[in-house]
Amino acid sequence: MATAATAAAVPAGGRPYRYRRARPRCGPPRLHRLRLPAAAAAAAASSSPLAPSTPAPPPEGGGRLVAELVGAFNELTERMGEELATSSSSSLLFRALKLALPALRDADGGRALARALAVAASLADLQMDAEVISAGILREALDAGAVSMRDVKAQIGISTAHLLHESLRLKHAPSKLYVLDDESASALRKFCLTYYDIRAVILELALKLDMMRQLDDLPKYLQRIKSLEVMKIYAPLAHAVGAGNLSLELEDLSFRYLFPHSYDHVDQWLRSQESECKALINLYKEQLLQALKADDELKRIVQDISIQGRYKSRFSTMKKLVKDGRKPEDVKDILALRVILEPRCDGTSSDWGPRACHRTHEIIQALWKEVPGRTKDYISRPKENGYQSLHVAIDVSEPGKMRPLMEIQIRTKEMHRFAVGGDASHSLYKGGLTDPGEAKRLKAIMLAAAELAALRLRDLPDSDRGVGNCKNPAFCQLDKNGDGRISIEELTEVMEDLGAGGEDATELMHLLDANSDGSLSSDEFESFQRQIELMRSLEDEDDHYRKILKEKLHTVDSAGLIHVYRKELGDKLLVS
Ligand SMILES: Nc1nc2c(ncn2[C@@H]2O[C@H](COP(=O)(O)OP(=O)(O)OP(=O)(O)O)[C@@H](O)[C@H]2O)c(=O)[nH]1
Ligand SMILES: Nc1ncnc2c1ncn2[C@@H]1O[C@H](COP(=O)(O)OP(=O)(O)OP(=O)(O)O)[C@@H](O)[C@H]1O
Ligand SMILES: [Ca+2]
Ligand SMILES: [Ca+2]
Repeated sequence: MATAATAAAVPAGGRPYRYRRARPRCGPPRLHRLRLPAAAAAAAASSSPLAPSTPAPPPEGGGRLVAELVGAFNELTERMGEELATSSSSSLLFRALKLALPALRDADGGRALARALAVAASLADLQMDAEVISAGILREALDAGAVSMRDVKAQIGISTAHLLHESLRLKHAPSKLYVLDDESASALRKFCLTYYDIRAVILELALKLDMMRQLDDLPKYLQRIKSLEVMKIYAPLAHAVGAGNLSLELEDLSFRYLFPHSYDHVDQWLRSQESECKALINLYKEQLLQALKADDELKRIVQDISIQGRYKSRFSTMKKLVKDGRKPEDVKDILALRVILEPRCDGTSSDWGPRACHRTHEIIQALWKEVPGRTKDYISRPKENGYQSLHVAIDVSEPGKMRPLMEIQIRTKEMHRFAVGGDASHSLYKGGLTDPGEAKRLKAIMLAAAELAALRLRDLPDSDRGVGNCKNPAFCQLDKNGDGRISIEELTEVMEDLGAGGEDATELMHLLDANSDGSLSSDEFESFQRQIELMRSLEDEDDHYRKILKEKLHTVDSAGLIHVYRKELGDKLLVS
């Protein structure tokens, strides 16, 4: 591949992770591209908020390795959030990146590294700890034979090595024989959850998501086998462990490869109205929030109100359409809102929760057109499994503009907690688990594993020079002796770890050391980071414009019709 390897992957529920390889080691240098940020910054210096204060050209050669390391590190720690990115976690992540980057950057035309970082981003978005994220980065390097388990143990630590060991065992668990039969698939899912470290299961799920995003590269028969495996084993597993968004994306991707024609119909229908419906969801959400907050009765009995919105996934829509042959206009939850109310705790009356929900229902009735006969009050009459919520369907069509219905679920925070994690949990509802005890047990194991990891990665007051002092985690990783400056020795060490020579370190120092005092202050390092960010944002913009242009230049048939699906097809797809 002659140009920079650029991988964009949309992690479940998160923004896309984009790994950009600065410059391939072989092939023609991309000078015009490398110069672009500085030139663009100079041209737009007065107007663009992206313009860096120092429009120096970005570093070449070995310096690019450090830029890649710092760029990837910053992106991942940002995704993890402050609470998870303690200094021990940051240090672990930094070591994993330092080991993986040189091992992977030339593998598979740069794509191996892009994959490793996309997996790491998915795990960070799922709020996994640094051990799991590091294992995610290194798994690709292990598979490629570029690092050994011994390297991982010595340089990263025993816990990450253990996770990798478990994930490798898991990788070999399924076989075609299991997947083709629903009972075996169900047994295998249980086996995975019982016998393997649950964090390794989540790592495996992130790896599967990445594999599914790259499926176009495989021959057709392999695409189908892998998709079937994902549909029967991994997507329900993701539901079962509560990784909801990840499971939806896994389902949609496997649906696309297993039933391309059906997928096209659903996709076209949903896509044709997607941006309008999503805008509508946001608008309704805002309107409703304002109306609820302004209501005197709610003010008296409720202390917090939140509203979530969602547009239905491809596979979930398809299942409904084929389940009982209903028409698209009868699927009542293509657009959806969920109101979660927290009653005041000083309430003397125990029915403030239900009252708040019913009051919310009245406010919705006053605002919009409720579809008669579609309301379900599981608050007055809870479902057998204890699920409580009030569901209404709203007609959001306008004269001359038919739209799918909008479902609004109304519940208290406590009811919501039960719907997510209790006996009526979503993992049971959708994850193919039948035993409430099992869902609770899984949750307990997962929490215990996460707690243990948090304990291991907790920063002791006197360790690592203290978390509070480190305003710039990437700088602190490079400033090994903690004297507040990056010396040439410190820079050389990291560059050698990355596979570059000492002369590259001198060159980079020369480029970044604005006051020529022979070391880098945090200010000098920050302007280097701003350059890295600028390069990344320019490519994001390019991607954004490319998508808009692609859509504008290829007009899609907006009247895509859903055909009637056979019931058997729907039944076959339902997870046992
Ligand atoms: N967590 C959880 N969610 C539930 C449960 N039952 C229903 N829901 C949620 O409520 C939605 C609507 O449920 P109902 O109002 O009972 O509608 P339905 O009869 O299933 O009809 P359709 O949604 O049209 O298939 C579901 O799509 C879920 O989002 C449950 O037992 N547990
Ligand atoms: N009304 C809603 N408002 C906001 N989020 C919702 C709403 N209904 C479902 N969700 C969430 O959307 C995600 C996908 O749910 P999806 O629509 O596929 O299934 P479901 O509504 O739970 O079940 P079903 O397939 O029976 O409709 C889940 O995380 C679910 O909790
Ligand atoms: Ca130093
Ligand atoms: Ca200096």
